Amino acid sequence: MRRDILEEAQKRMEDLTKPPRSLGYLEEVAVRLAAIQGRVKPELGRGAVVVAAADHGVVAEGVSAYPQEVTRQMVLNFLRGGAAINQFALAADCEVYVLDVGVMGDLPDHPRLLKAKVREGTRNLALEPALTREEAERALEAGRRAARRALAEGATLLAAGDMGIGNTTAAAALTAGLLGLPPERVVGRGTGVGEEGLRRKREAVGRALARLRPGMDPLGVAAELGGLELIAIAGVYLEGYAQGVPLVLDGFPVTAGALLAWKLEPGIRDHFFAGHLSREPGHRYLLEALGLRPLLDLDLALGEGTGAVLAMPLLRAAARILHMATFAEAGVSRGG
Ligand SMILES: Cc1cc2ncn([C@H]3O[C@H](COP(=O)(O)O)[C@@H](O)[C@H]3O)c2cc1C
Ligand SMILES: O=C(O)c1cccnc1
Repeated sequence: MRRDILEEAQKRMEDLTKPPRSLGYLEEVAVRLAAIQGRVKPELGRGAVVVAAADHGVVAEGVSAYPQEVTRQMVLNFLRGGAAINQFALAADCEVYVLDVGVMGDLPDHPRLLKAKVREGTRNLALEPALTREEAERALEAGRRAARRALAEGATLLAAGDMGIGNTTAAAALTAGLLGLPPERVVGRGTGVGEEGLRRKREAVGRALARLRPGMDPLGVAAELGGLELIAIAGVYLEGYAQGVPLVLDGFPVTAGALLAWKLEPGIRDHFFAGHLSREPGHRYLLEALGLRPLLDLDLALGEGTGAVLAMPLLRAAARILHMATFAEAGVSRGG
């Protein structure tokens, strides 16, 4: 991010044909996009979303309203274009890539499916470490590779999505583990578990957190808790940051992955844009910790990258603000 361009864009913003601050938060977005792209008049083209998919051993605790096989079935649905993310991506000029980092069962070859299975699901985080450190490192690298592909194929802004039955439990554990919050604050209903399911989720998260030791590094914490797709999401964002593109966050699981990326690379925050605020209660703690304001608040609780992709047209519009005419250029009188 270029500080000199940030200041130059801020100055230009004051000269554009509108009352000061009348475009609200979008002005801040525009200026930050300028600084990220290193030009006072930023432009965003095609987007890409990498939907990282993997299974979770913790489903054995009864923490999801849906059976585990839905993860694989939804990946097939993504590849056929039948999921919410496919439809939103069509509406938002965004390419969808699916990354298998740990789905149970085989998947067919497909041009948009990146095969990087580390193992078939995590171990049950309520009982034992979800992953070894080596597995966590491989998941991170798989995410980086997926982002490299998306960027090589022309993406100018990058989002991540998640698919993994049980992953709101892993995301709650990761959020609590990295932010030092109690399970009650960050455990929510996910796909819609009842009171009993909610209790089992808190219990599972509490047991996993009890294994954490002071001084563990962020990737060590992530290996303990999982999941594979959450760590891959951190990798997607780390690569996007390394390549200098704006990064759009989605809901709770994706933002938990983004939190891990931030713990590994604090500068990445400058590139983050929060697509939306999820209904999942832990999400607000993540956005608060990251210091991010969500662009949308639509009561979404789906994942897949849907909230991130919905925000892409808004980010493009924000970039266009800096292409407006100035008062001098347009011959419009300034106020007092
Ligand atoms: C049909 C279907 C499509 C989805 N797309 C995303 N998720 C979302 O729900 C899951 C997390 O919720 P939990 O922790 O309660 O299992 C993840 O796979 C997430 O991406 C879906 C869930 C279902 C059932
Ligand atoms: O916040 C999300 O993205 C979310 C919420 C519930 C289930 N899956 C994802």
